[in-house]
Amino acid sequence: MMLFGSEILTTAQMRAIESDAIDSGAATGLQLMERAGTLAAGHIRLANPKPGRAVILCGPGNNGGDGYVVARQLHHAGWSVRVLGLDNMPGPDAAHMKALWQELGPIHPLSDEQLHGEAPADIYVDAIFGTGLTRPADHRIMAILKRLGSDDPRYRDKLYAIDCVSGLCLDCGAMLGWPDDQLSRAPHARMTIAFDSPKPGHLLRPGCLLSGQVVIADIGISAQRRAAATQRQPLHAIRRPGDAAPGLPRLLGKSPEGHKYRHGHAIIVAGAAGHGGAARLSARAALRLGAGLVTLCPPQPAMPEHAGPPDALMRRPIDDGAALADLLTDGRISSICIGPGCGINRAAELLPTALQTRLPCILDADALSAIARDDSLLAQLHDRCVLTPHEGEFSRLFPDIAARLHKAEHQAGKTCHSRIDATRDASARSGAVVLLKGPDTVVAAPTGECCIHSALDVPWLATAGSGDVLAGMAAGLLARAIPPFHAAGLAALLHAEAARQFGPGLIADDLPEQIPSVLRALEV
Ligand SMILES: NC(=O)C1=CN([C@@H]2O[C@H](COP(=O)(O)OP(=O)(O)OC[C@H]3O[C@@H](n4cnc5c(N)ncnc54)[C@H](OP(=O)(O)O)[C@@H]3O)[C@@H](O)[C@H]2O)[C@H](O)CC1
Ligand SMILES: [K+]
Repeated sequence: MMLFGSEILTTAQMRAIESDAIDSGAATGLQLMERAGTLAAGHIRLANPKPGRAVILCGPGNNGGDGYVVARQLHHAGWSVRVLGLDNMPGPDAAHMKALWQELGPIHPLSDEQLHGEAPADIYVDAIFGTGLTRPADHRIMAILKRLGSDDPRYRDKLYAIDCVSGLCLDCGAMLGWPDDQLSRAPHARMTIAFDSPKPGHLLRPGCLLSGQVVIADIGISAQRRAAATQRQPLHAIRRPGDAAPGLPRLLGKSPEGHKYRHGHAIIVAGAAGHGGAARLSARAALRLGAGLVTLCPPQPAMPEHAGPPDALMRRPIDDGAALADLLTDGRISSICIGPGCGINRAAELLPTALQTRLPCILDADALSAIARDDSLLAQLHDRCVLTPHEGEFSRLFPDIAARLHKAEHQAGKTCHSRIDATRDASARSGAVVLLKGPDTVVAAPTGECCIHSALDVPWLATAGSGDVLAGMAAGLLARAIPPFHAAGLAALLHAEAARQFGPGLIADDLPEQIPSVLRALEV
């Protein structure tokens, strides 16, 4: 089942597909560059229907080649175009495009002094570096990038990036040469025109925060992309429910003849008295996502705390592993959620019983802390488990993998290790689905399947209890026999959509209540 939206390609995969297209005679490199530049100019013109003044910044390679095409196309469309470029000899395709531009106008030096000495323009086009960036930009290019990212109203909200904002590593989303505390001064594009497919760097932080609206231009290599699809580990982007496959409403809908047990039974383990709110949020979310039955399982002394609504929720005390094992003999139980408000010791006590059943399991919060301090629990995980760590929990669970995420090596021009690589590594090691939470959530399965869900537009999701709702949503979907990788990805998607629909002022309690409206909008 392929449920999620556009495929994401790494830069190496993109280069291989481009080579396939050229080697097979489907297109020449020159034709691809002409298409790339022409489509980019088209998107720029769509966003700016009235011709104005454009400054095009062209780098040393093929990204610069695209820039020369953009310059020519905007010129022919009636724009007043100034080109800033380097006095180097690029590859043959870019050299050809550079020469074509030189028949129309001059190339001025690519320097900050030149840029800032130009009369103010309506738009600036960043065609300095694209997928070929190998190291941080030198100080001369840095000066230009800092200018474009400055507060000066001459540049603000006028930047169009070809393939990416220069300096961005399209494989991991890092800005090479930019310390984290200076990223606010990096160039922020209004629009990025990317080719054929999004790249990880467009979707991972900080790249996703700098890329603006990412539009994908079809340069005519989709046949080669599809032909090579089986050689790649699947990696997809989901942003909105509309990006998911058309089968989504049917998957989330309920058949008219089904009774409650056809939709599964989720067990939500709760913790000691005074900590029950988190598990109740999870339980409410599991109910709202259509689990046929949901049972909340606190220890006996905490039962009175859960007497209130929702009345649809069942309660059953669970004091120890034996009681849980007894409950789980009911073959109709189809998912378990352990973690929210559970307490680390209680999670550690109950996990072996839950894992032994091999039932689909959501492990969040205190369950993750319990696993982090006991390797034997990590060894008991299986492919129907979904771990939902935030970055701190991820670092405690997989310290060596998290340490590789540190980008110092990459800044020095060595290979990068992205959130995607880290999540995939964690999934391969644990044998479980791993959902690494954040504004750029990554979900990976032990099969290598992976998806990224960006939710940059819903900052109100960063609120207490929001993760408990996410865990409950995933538990509800798992209870309904949705496979773990898809349950995790869909939970991230529907969770963000609920927040988006509710808008500012959101608290976690609002999220489950918003689910019916999200489902209605999907025509479930
Ligand atoms: N993939 C496609 O289907 C198409 C891609 N197009 C466009 O091409 C670029 C990729 O072009 P490429 O030439 O591979 O790379 P760049 O233009 O991004 O940069 C390469 C040159 O830049 C030099 N470089 C790299 N990093 C630095 C740096 N920090 N400072 C200075 N110079 C740097 C690099 O030099 P090396 O010394 O590292 O070799 C190259 O000279 C892609 O992004 C698209 O825009 C096509 O036009 C359409 C098809
Ligand atoms: K660029």
